[in-house]
Amino acid sequence: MENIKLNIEKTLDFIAKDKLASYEEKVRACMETLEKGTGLGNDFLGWLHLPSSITKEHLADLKAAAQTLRENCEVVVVAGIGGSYLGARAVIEALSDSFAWLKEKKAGNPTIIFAGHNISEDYLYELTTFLKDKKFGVINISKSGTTTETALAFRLLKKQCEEQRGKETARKVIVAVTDAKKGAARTTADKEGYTSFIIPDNVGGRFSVLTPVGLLPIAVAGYDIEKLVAGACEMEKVCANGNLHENPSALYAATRNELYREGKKIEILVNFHPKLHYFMEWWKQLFGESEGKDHKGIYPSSVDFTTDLHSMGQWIQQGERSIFETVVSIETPNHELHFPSDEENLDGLNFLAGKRIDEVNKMAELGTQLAHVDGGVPNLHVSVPTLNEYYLGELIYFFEKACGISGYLLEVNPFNQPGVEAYKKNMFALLNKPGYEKESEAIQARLKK
Ligand SMILES: O=P(O)(O)OC[C@H]1O[C@](O)(CO)[C@@H](O)[C@@H]1O
Repeated sequence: MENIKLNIEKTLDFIAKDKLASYEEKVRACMETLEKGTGLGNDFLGWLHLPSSITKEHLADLKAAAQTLRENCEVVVVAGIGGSYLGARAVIEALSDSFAWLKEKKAGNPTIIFAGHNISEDYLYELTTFLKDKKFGVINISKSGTTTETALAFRLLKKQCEEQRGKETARKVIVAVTDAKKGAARTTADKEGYTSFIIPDNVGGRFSVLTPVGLLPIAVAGYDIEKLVAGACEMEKVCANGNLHENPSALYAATRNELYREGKKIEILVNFHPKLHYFMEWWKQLFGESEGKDHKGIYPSSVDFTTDLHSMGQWIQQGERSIFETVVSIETPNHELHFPSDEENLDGLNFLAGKRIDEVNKMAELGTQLAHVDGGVPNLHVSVPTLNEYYLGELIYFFEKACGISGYLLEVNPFNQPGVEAYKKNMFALLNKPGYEKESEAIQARLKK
């Protein structure tokens, strides 16, 4: 079977070939540091060999829990934020019919809704109102078990589920994915007797999509988690290669780091299929939280083309030359649709008659690549044979491994996220959370100035 492929040809006018070759040694050293666990953040390397360590029994347990939710719920609310949310959403949206949520019949698949990733009163009001006449269940996902956004949504959902469906049924349709011992989500799950799954200590949130964090919701949505893991396993093998040009993760990490050194401070991840929107969001957290520290790091951003060519296209073509693009390109779409001919040809589009829509999309993709490269934007190209579980598994591991290598090339700890605490500390102080008395006083004094 083919694998995803990386092409860096369209960056070579922007970086010297010998410079890239000089990464061979550095990348090998980073890979060794990851393997030996001798680098920064080495207590969070559980993702490195995660795909190949997932057992059939573990997948069977996940599928059994998913089946219980599928049989007992029309709607399943997945509560989580950041790494406890984006991976599942990325995969589910990439695989779902774009209009599935509008269809009456869903072939036994419950509608998946996400919550716990914002504190919007309107969102939560509208969600709880929508759920009023629904047989719904909840997957409560939080590694720390204490994240405010998720905990707040879960309290509302738990109460509503118990009131609507009774305590007994609620116990059956609420599942927790959290730490083995710590945190409020664990305490509640144990006390209420919920089915629960453990997020391994050594897997950080943004690297956790192949743990129950991602696998359970994906299975509930009706997708094949065995294939997802199989794709990731394949990339685990491919990306173990110590040869820069035979290891796409290593080559991607090296190329983007060299571009960064050449002043390309922003990476734009590009798709030409809107279903990949959340995959890009997942990638942004992966690289943003991993590399954006010590006042360093490429700023990860994303666009959905061709939609955003009509909004951000101008900036990308002619704005400050501090950007490069990485295109995730789907070789063959899952459906076929031909453009019809029209006798009157009032819209002048008969030159497209008989062509597949994808042919037009691909020409837009190629035309954009050429234009952006001409405009001074280096272009990396990740080619994906087709959009399915297997190749999403490959993509996930490819980017995770690249992120580990890239973080070490940048000489940061890619596995912590100390900066995220700053807003939380202020929010707790402003809300007078017990334990934050001193901070509350200080912040109030600051606001009075
Ligand atoms: O799974 P948790 O502990 O709720 O955390 C969710 C997300 O919040 C962060 O810790 C940042 O606050 C992310 O790193 C993480 O993915």
